[in-house]
Amino acid sequence: MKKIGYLGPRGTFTEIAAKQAFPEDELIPIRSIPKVIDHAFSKTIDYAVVPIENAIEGTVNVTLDYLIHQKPMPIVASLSIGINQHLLMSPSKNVETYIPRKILSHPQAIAQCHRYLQMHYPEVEIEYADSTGQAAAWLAQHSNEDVCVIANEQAAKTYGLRIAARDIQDYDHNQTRFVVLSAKTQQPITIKNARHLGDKTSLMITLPSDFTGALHQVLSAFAWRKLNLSKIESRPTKTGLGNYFFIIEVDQLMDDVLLPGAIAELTALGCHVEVLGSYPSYSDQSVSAAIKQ
Ligand SMILES: O=C(O)C(=O)C[C@]1(C(=O)O)C=C[C@@H](O)C=C1
Repeated sequence: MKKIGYLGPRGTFTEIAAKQAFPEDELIPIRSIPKVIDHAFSKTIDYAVVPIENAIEGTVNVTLDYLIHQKPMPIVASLSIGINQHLLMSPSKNVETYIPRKILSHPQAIAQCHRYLQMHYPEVEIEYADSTGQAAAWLAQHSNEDVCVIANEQAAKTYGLRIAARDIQDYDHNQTRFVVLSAKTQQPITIKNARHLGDKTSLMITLPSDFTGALHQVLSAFAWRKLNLSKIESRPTKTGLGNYFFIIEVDQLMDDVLLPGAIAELTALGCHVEVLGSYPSYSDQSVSAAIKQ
């Protein structure tokens, strides 16, 4: 049985993703994203599961930055799951009349429900927690406090909280993509019971200096080889204002010819290229649901 670290405590969205990816292994909740990554890096766990990107809010910067700048490790799979946020309250409060003094949740969850909160609770104080599960666990232990939390249905069940309002995220098709990381193996993992969307190779590319047409040249190394890109994003190098590198996702696994050729061409241009992982990409959506679309 493998040891799987995930952003805990029980009842987080990351737990749902970790359970789907590793239904038969030992799941270990860890309090923060950097700590999950630290455990994988020091090999006290076999795999880490952490969120990397949300359909409404974009990149989970803490994951990407910590992975790149502090503890580099290969991505061995990615899994997207549907995200439904609910407003949870203590069962002792009256759903019809209760107005909390404060709403507590993870910053991504708060941001995903921004419009709802503005419309229904414009005056209520917002406070951030390390995860939606942690917010729910706190409320369960402080049921007399005048607080509601935003979390998922599993958290409501785990911590005995009442769902005051369902599906309060601002957009229906809310999804978060999680990555599976390992310092022990680069071998991609297969996730059964999930839909295989395709394969990806993620690259981190630092340009030599700010010269005219640099990004164009980088992109053309992929374009003329007909390597399809599904994402390009710039992130600060943290070495000074205006210094950026690019994260590029190519829609295929590392091969023997095309991707090594593109990387060699970029290196010859003076770029620094690192492979962040070459891995299968999955979605929790069932195959039959996908066919119906
Ligand atoms: O707080 C949780 O439940 C998490 O698993 C973290 C997280 C995130 O960081 O994006 C995961 C999915 C949702 O987008 C909201 C929060």
